[in-house]
Amino acid sequence: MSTATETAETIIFRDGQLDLLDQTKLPTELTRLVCTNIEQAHDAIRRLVVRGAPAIGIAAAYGVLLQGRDADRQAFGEAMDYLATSRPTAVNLFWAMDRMRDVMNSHDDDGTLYERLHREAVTIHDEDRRMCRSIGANGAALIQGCRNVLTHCNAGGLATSMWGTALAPIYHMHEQGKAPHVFADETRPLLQGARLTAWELSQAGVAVTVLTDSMSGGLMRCGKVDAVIVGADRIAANGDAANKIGTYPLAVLAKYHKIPFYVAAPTNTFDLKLPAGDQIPIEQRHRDEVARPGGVQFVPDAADVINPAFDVTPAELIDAIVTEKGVIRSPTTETVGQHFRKLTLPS
Ligand SMILES: CSC[C@@H](O)[C@@H](O)C(=O)COP(=O)(O)O
Repeated sequence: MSTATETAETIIFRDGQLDLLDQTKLPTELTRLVCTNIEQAHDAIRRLVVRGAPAIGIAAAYGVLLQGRDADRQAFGEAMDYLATSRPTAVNLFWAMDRMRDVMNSHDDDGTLYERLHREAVTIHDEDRRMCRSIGANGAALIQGCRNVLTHCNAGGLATSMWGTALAPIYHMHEQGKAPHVFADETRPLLQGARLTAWELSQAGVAVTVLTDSMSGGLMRCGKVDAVIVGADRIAANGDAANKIGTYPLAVLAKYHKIPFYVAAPTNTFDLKLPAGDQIPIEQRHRDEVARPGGVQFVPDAADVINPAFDVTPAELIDAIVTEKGVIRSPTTETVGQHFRKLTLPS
């Protein structure tokens, strides 16, 4: 049973159960979904009960533990493989499964396997909280002085364990009583901006205005947007960034209107094995999300529908990528490489 303060917590793992805030029900219902086996955890990720790249990784890490205390290496390994099939684009999912697998393989003592995996999942969760704070501070320096910031989808607390990535600088500034006003794109077809970003910002007392995705160009032309900041699901080695469908046209519009366009993402969202964004796998979702939103038919059955969940914004349209370790200005293969080389140098 959750306490009142836990009701809106994105992910809780307790008593061997994965307890998720059901994001498919927001903003009208604040309900939780409890997963007790890996099939339920897989389904919750696939259906977007829990969503957003970092939150998917954390939920999957805990999801592995649903195999139970007595599971052996083979069963845990199968859980990792299975959970990794839940969604294809957010690299944080595969990163989290790799971390769990490394811990599993690092020791021969099967008697402590569950405890070691549990510790690693908790560490992944804790690191995510620290990441949010650091991205908040690093990103706030970029949007100081902005009166209106536009964001797309939800890259806030609901997508992570705490402040999110794109919304972290807003929350950081809000703590100092200086948050800008936020324009939240509704984000067709699943409305993460209208349902989730607007919900969590208004809960926190940050002023937010929802617009349909097609309104952002007009707003920019009227001088109403000082900066755009979005999250990412996977960033290639050259800085190309996959994020919620509709991010790329926003970046093109921002470039045309000379408005800075920022991506905020932790270092574990980079996939340095991929040289460029055209190699990022893009999730294709069911036609009904577009054709029958909320079960109401919008599109004739005879018409084809496309429903890619993400698009890729080329690095040349991105002014800076904000990570928990610092800011990569004008991302390219060279500047991204430098950022990561600095991180691996002994201090
Ligand atoms: C910090 S979350 C970053 C991204 O995962 C987010 O912007 C996004 O596109 C989420 O898509 P979703 O399909 O809702 O999981």
